[in-house]
Amino acid sequence: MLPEVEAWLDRRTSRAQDWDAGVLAENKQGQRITVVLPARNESATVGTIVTRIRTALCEQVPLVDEIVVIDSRSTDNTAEVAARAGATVYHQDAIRPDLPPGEGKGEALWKSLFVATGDILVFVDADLLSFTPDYVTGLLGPLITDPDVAYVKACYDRPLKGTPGQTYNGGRVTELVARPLLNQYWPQLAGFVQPLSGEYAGRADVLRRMPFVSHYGVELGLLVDLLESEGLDALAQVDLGVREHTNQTTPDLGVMAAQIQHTARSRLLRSGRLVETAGAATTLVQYVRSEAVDGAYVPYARETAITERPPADSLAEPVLI
Ligand SMILES: O=c1ccn([C@@H]2O[C@H](COP(=O)(O)OP(=O)(O)O)[C@@H](O)[C@H]2O)c(=O)[nH]1
Ligand SMILES: O=C(O)[C@@H](COP(=O)(O)O)O[C@H]1O[C@H](CO)[C@@H](O)[C@H](O)[C@H]1O
Repeated sequence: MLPEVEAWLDRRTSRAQDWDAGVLAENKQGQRITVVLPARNESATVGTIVTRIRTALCEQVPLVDEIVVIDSRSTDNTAEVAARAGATVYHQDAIRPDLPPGEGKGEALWKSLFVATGDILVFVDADLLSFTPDYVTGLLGPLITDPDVAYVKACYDRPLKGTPGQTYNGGRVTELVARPLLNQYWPQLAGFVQPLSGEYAGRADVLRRMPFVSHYGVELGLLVDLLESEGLDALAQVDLGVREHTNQTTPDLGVMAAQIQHTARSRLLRSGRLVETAGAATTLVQYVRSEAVDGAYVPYARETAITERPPADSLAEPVLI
């Protein structure tokens, strides 16, 4: 590990229990705080998460000023459940309809930049099964107390749903794709225990200067780009203990892995560290065994291309007529 990363680990790693919501509320010095939940078909969990944030961190302690749910083309009643729990809900495609629509989680997060009013934004996945308000408090701690910190990632044990105590079987794409890639090409980021964690917080003015990769490339893209633009010492991580969420299937994570690989490739090409004689294919062929008598394997193709939204600040506000 690079010596600067060892020093960073010591200086920029804290724990959720190091931060008290009441003390942070007293010290936020007028900074507005918005919690943003990107949600696609999360009606089973989004209401509980929003209710816990609202009750503990809006009503009991005035730390969070706004809870925003970005309904990311849900086909269930996510929006209704989130609104009933007290969130302000926006439909992803209803934000900046003057722009061509974008895709995936990265689009939902980028669109939140146009509606969230906070000076600090906290992003929380809406499929969490283990959410507690100290997830938010922990992420806010370094940002409220240290002006030199611009972005904070969660870290935690990640047991697959239903396997409590099996600390390391979750975070499959992290362990098999993202961590190896980051150690190979961005070793300054090797100190992040969970580089793909879906819980993170940042200063809105910094995030509005960043491009957002579509789909599941958004977390790796932000981490690499923030390292480049803000420097390692502006980044931090907070240990939130354990995180359980609704896990995707392994084939679906194959698509995510490809999107993350495309994201890393885009950054290597952009920086001139990678020169290609031919581009990378974006079609991922996967297989299922046929249910027919012969039980032969049947291929099916998944698209894994990523796109990228420009920094929100680079777009002129729409002309309201
Ligand atoms: O197109 C999408 C895909 C995902 N999500 C949300 O992003 C979060 C993380 O997505 P997911 O749970 O699918 O990823 P995983 O945690 O399994 O890697 C969840 O709140 C999803 O509802 C979203 O808003 N739009
Ligand atoms: O870290 C990972 O490997 C993936 C999948 O986690 P699991 O294997 O289902 O625990 O989950 C994360 O990655 C996504 C891509 O960055 C994020 O969007 C998710 O929020 C995060 O859960």
